[in-house]
Amino acid sequence: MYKFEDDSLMMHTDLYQINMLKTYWEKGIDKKRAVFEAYFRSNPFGNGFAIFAGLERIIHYINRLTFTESDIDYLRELGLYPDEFLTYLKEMKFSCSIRSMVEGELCFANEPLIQVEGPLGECQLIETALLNILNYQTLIATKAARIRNVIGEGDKLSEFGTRRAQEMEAAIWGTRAAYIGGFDNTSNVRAGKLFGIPVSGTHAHSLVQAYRDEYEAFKAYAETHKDVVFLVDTYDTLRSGVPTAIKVAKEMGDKINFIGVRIDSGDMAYLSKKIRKQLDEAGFPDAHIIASNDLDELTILNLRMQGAKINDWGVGTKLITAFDQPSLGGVYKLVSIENDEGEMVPTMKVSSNASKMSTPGVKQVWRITRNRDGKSEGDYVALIEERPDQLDSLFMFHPVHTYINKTVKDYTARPLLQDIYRDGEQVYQLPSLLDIREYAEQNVTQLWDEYKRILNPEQYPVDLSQKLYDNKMESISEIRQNVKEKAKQLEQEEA
Ligand SMILES: Nc1ncnc2c1ncn2[C@@H]1O[C@H](COP(=O)(O)OP(=O)(O)OP(=O)(O)O)[C@@H](O)[C@H]1O
Ligand SMILES: O=P(O)(O)OC[C@H]1O[C@H](OP(=O)(O)OP(=O)(O)O)[C@H](O)[C@@H]1O
Ligand SMILES: O=C(O)c1cccnc1
Repeated sequence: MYKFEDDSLMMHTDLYQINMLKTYWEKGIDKKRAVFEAYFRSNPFGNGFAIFAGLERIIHYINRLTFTESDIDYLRELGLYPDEFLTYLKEMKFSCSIRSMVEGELCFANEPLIQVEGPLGECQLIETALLNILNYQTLIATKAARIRNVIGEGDKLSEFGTRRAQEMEAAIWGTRAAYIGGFDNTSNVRAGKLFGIPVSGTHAHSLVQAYRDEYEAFKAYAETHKDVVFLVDTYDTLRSGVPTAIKVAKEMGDKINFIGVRIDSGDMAYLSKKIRKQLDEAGFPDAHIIASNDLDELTILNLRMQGAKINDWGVGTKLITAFDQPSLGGVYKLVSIENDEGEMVPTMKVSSNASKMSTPGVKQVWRITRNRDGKSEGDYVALIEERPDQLDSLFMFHPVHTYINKTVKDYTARPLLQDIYRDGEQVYQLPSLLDIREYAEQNVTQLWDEYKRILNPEQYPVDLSQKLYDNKMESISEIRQNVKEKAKQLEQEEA
């Protein structure tokens, strides 16, 4: 099927990364020390926070990061690179240090999520895959958290998205991210097998159509399963679907565990209320009503508002494709580079668009919480050597509107970027998926409600330390001054 053997993820990168590496190598700066940081510029879906996901997959990727024979054969065939460079690639061994937030951590716009430090060439090479993974998984975990948020704790949330996902890998890792964000189970059996996510399933309209008769179909299904949910909307939900389900449930009695019915079309508020009445009157007050059909957090909220009697929710397309915002927009920027004297110097990208301006310097993100009740005060992004955890009071100010500020006392400062790799060696032990999911849930609980509402939430403070802020301002004026001088020089050369 493939032109070359698919035995590595090394080529899962943009050509320009390899092109830059060639420049760095030929010019002898590939081993210069560099630090890159990944972050996104605005919280997805207008949400008040995002849930970080993707680290496990990133570790999986990094641990297999070598150019295989087939990678080299392919690159040779491209005819872009000399043999010496290909030999250099073949011998390359990942030696960077990586600090990262852990999965299930709440994260916000404009704070580093992952930091990669090491030889410039290596740091550069992994940009594409890192962003590919974290952008998608963080997006889906966040979408899932929004859906969980409107549903609350009681109802079951099932992930149904595989058939509509952007191909197979997205279905699998999206399902895992959805589980982290608060879904209870998935219809995807492979995700169950690989990650231990609970699986669940009802049946489709085709089962009813195959028997061409609802009674025959339900009966057959009930005779071949213990736990039973009937899909009741193939012909006429209220006049035939539900009455037939009730009839079969009564006939089968204790032989089955009649979980309930699923509806997949029509006015689900109206139908669910009527169905609830039918089930209750038939003596099945505990039978659940499960709804699916293009659901998302807004439809669910609306159905709730209408008093819909739905207990469980199946959500597919709009979750797995992040329907209303298909990309997180995370970026990976160089923040520090070794100069000719061997010192690390901060670097930034200046832009006329303020939101595209990166913050120079190697950072740590500190989550500041009040000791009184454990509630969050905001995040404090500081230079890596700063220790806000050792101060008695912390001055926090808005990174743009600096007159918005506060002094926090009696607080705990928790560093969010943890050591994952040191000089190429993995030092972080992956937690279980269930622990990650519980960690995310606990983090969401600790957040003020104002940041949690799904519409127009308050902006969670992500502040810069005074040093970081001053460095940024200094870098901006230095760069501006440099540009001015260079422009003048160019003008003079032309004249
Ligand atoms: N009471 C309701 N209030 C708001 N939205 C609803 C309500 N009932 C259903 N919906 C939503 O309205 C949309 C209806 O979509 P659509 O017209 O495709 O479905 P349908 O005609 O009922 O069924 P089918 O999928 O078989 O075409 C779905 O997104 C569904 O979740
Ligand atoms: O609507 P989603 O959130 O994506 O959930 C998954 C959908 O997949 C199934 O439908 P099916 O593939 O039979 O399509 P249909 O219901 O749209 O006809 C199921 O009945 C849900 O409607
Ligand atoms: O189990 C279900 O009901 C299911 C699974 C996938 C997609 N739609 C429905």
